[in-house]
Amino acid sequence: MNVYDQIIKKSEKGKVHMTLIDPATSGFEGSANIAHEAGRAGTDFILLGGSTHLTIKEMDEAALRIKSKTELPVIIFPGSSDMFTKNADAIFFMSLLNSKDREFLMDHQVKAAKLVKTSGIESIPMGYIIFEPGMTVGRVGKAMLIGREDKSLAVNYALAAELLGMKLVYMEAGSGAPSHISANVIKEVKKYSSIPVIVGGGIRTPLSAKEICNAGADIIVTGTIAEQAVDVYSSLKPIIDSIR
Ligand SMILES: CC(C)=CCC/C(C)=C/CC/C(C)=C/CC/C(C)=C/COP(=O)(O)OP(=O)(O)O
Ligand SMILES: O=P(O)(O)OC[C@@H](O)CO
Ligand SMILES: [Mg+2]
Repeated sequence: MNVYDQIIKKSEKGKVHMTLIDPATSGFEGSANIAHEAGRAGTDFILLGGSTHLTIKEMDEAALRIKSKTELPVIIFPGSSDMFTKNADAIFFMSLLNSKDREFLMDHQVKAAKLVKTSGIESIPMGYIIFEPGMTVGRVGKAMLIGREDKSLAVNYALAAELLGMKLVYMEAGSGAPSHISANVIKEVKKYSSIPVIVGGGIRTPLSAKEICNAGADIIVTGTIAEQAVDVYSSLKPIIDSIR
């Protein structure tokens, strides 16, 4: 079964958890270890990427090392057109819909298109939208940040993604954000959206994971908690358990 169908199948049965691993932060060995421990704790998918630029060679190595330690599907979450590897299972072919810079709207996608298509890797079209405070990815991606409680703008962006044919929409507060996006905004988006909604950025407690899922998020992403943990398994397990 392809990766997108696996995501859909899991999201129909319950909430999905994805672990974001950034080799620029965790190193190859650390990345492989996080993948292994996150798998033990019950995560469903590994996202590989970050806002720091990595070469294809580094991405190749990171994906290989991760796949040697886990059977979980590895999905590229690219920060640029170079962040690609054939060693992953799929790529989020994403556009940062609220960027004011065409680089993140369409230029990276144009640069990477032929390589992605000819590699045979599964491509999953995704709309990526960034909310306040946005953190590094908000600055790097030149995002016109959506206000914390701006339900109406959030709904319009999420629906624009869907009507453009994107298969997922990712609502991001920024990695390491002091607080995750608002539950009211998630609820409003879920009233209208027919594609799975991913929420990430600033989720670090079981309580907030639960609040986001109860508001309607289909998929949650955590990165920083595992990156900073001494014991990755023990830091992730309660969060993943709380959404099951
Ligand atoms: C589809 C292709 C080939 C490229 C898309 C390129 C786009 C649209 C990028 C969006 C902007 C961007 C820089 C995204 C990075 C997303 C990401 C992986 C964020 C997570 O990384 P963080 O954890 O925030 O990174 P740091 O920890 O380095 O801040
Ligand atoms: O690092 P955290 O805050 O968990 O955020 C994860 C992800 O949404 C970043 O793209
Ligand atoms: Mg990070």
